[in-house]
This record gives sequence, C-alpha cells and structure tokens, in this order.
Amino acid sequence: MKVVLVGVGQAGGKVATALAEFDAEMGFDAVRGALAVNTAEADLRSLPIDTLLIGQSRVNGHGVGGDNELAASLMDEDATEVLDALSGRITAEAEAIFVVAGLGGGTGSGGAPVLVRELRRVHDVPVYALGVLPSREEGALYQVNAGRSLKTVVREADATLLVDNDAWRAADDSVGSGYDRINRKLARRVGLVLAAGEATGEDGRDVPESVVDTSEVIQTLRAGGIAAVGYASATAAPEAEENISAVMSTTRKAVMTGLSLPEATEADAALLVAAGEPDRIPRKGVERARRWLEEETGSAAVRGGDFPLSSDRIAAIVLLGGVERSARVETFLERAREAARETDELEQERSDPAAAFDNEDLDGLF
Ligand SMILES: Nc1nc2c(ncn2[C@@H]2O[C@H](COP(=O)(O)OP(=O)(O)OP(=O)(O)O)[C@@H](O)[C@H]2O)c(=O)[nH]1
Repeated sequence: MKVVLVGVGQAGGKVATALAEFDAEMGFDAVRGALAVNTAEADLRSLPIDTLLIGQSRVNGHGVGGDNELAASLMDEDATEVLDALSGRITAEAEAIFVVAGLGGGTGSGGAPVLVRELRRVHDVPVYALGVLPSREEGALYQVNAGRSLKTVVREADATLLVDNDAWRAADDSVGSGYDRINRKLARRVGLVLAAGEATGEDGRDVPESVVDTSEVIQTLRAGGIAAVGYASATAAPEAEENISAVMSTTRKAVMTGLSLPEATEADAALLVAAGEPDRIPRKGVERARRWLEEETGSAAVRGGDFPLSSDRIAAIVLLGGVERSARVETFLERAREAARETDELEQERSDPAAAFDNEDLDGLF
C-alpha cells in the first residue's frame, strides 16, 4: 500500500519518522511521503522528515501544553496550509493517508481528528488514523484527552489503528525511556502491514496468487472503527512442511500476546499475512492458522496472503478490523471516563460497550 504519513504532535512526528526509516531500511518503498506537523517548534527541530509549524500566530511556536481543544482550533485555522504542504506529496499513486498521533497529549490529540476530517474532504483515498493510547501509568489529563480524541477520530477516520503504549513496552522500560524501543517495534509491525501488497515478483515474474494484495488491507480496514495489529516471528526450517506448526504458533502469539491493543480479539474482519521465504511458507499451515483466526476473532471475513521476504525467519502479521466492541477498548474508555470524573468533566456513565461511541459519556472534541 503506497501511503503518505502525517505525524501530528511530538509522538506523531517521531512515530512517522520511525515508520519512514523502517520502510527505507527495508527498501519497501511503501512510504511515499512523510510530514511532521506541530505547534511546538522545538519538537520539530530534530526530525529528519519534512516539517510544518502551525498555530504560530497564537502560540508562537511554544506548543499547546496539553490543551487539545486549543490544538483542534489551531489545526482548524491552519488546515489549508497543511493541506497545501501535503498536496505535492499526495500524488495519484498514493493509496491511503495515515495521520499519526499520540492521543494523550495536546497537539496530536486535538489536531489529528481535525486534520483527518479535512483530508477526507479533499482526497478520495482512505484516510486512516494511527493513534497511540497513553500508558495506564500516565496522568488523568492524558487519559481524558485520549478518550475524547479517540471518540472523535474514530468518527472522522476511515479506520483508526490503535497502539496502546503499554502493549509493547518491555517490563523494565519506564514510559519515557521506552519510547524509542516502542517506536521501533511499532514501525516494524505497522510498517509490514503498509508494505504488504508492495511485494513484486522476482526478476519481473508475475506475483504468485498467494501474495497478499493492498486491497486486502483496505478491505480489512473497511469495517471502520478501531483496528489493531499483531506480530510474532520464529526461526523457519528450510522446508515448508516443517513450518506448519511455526505458522500456527506465531499466529496465536501475534494475537494472544503480540497485539497493539492487548486482548482486542473480537473483530469484524481480519487479515493474516505470512511473511518469509516463499519456499518455506506452508500452505497447509496458513490455512489452519486462518481457520483458528476465524474462531478466535468471531469474524467470518478472514483474509490471508503471503509477504515474500528474504529471511531465515517466518512471521505472522495479523490485522484486525472493527475491534471496538472488545473488552480492551471498553477498559480504556472506562479509564478515560474515570479520569474525566476525577477532573469533574463527567455527569453520567453507561455500560454498553458497543454504544460507547454514540453516547455522551465522554465528550467528543467537536
Ligand atoms: N509510542 C510513543 N508514544 C509517545 C512518544 N512521545 C510521546 N508519547 C505519548 O504521547 C502522549 C503525549 O503526546 P505528545 O505527542 O508528546 O504531545 P503533543 O501532541 O506534542 O502535545 P503538546 O506537547 O501538548 O503540544 C503521551 O501519552 C505519551 O505517552 C513516542 O515517541 N512514542
């Protein structure tokens, strides 16, 4: 899938950079452009990708200090500038746009939903959000901001791929010190999803039918709402038949312990990508893993395909679409509501998880 990335806020800029770097290192060429947008000049300075400062007339390059409503209004005012900066990058070959942001801060949290809305108004390709949820150890403001931002961005985007900052954090990482490591893991996992479908036949030969196509990624995300990605890998034996159980166990691991949104296994749609040396990927193993995924997610729409990579490992990449009914999402929203109650922003609470995005428990941003 040929994509253009727009990072909003500090986390957005860093994660977009990590994705662009991974894509370049691997030579996939799925990332066709990357721009970082921020209200804080200092956060843009160290980034190697293109940057754009917004809200200058009102915050003078000093950021919004966690105020996501202010950020939403600054993005609204400067949206034309951002769209202009992107217009040269979003060429006819772009198949999707990803707006990347940490949902718990100010600039990304408030700016991303507005930018998604504006991009959808002017571009025909799907506009997805890639949102980072704050760790449970972060304070009430982060949780409330993320809850409100999530509610709004899910409504505006074609789909919102969520990564929980607690998901891929090593046990000994503190929230801050672990960012680089989290960003690298995130870049590999999401980067492989983006690159799936970019595989070309060796020496100009036709791409085998079993190879995953970009449209399968888009179809899986078509369910809308919230999406999650899972990943696991194992050493591959030289013969395909010897790897049947490796495909099965990596698929299970990707879902049970490797998801970007832990335990969000109830899904409307799923895609299983088996990555590795084509000769080592067992058809029987992939079929078996797909059936298991169908049962585990309760989804009748489980797609599958290979991602040819020269590697002595075999990896399972699982993309789940429409996971917003999962207990994990409700747990986060409850955390955000609890934080909102603490900060005196909430009057009532409801318990139906599926209705969580329609009710007024947590105000949207706009
Ligand atoms: N995964 C990841 N999360 C990050 C990173 N930096 C910050 N975060 C998370 O993002 C949230 C804060 O968002 P930031 O992007 O730092 O804030 P901002 O959008 O720039 O907003 P302001 O600083 O208020 O203008 C918190 O929940 C952090 O845990 C990062 O590099 N990687």
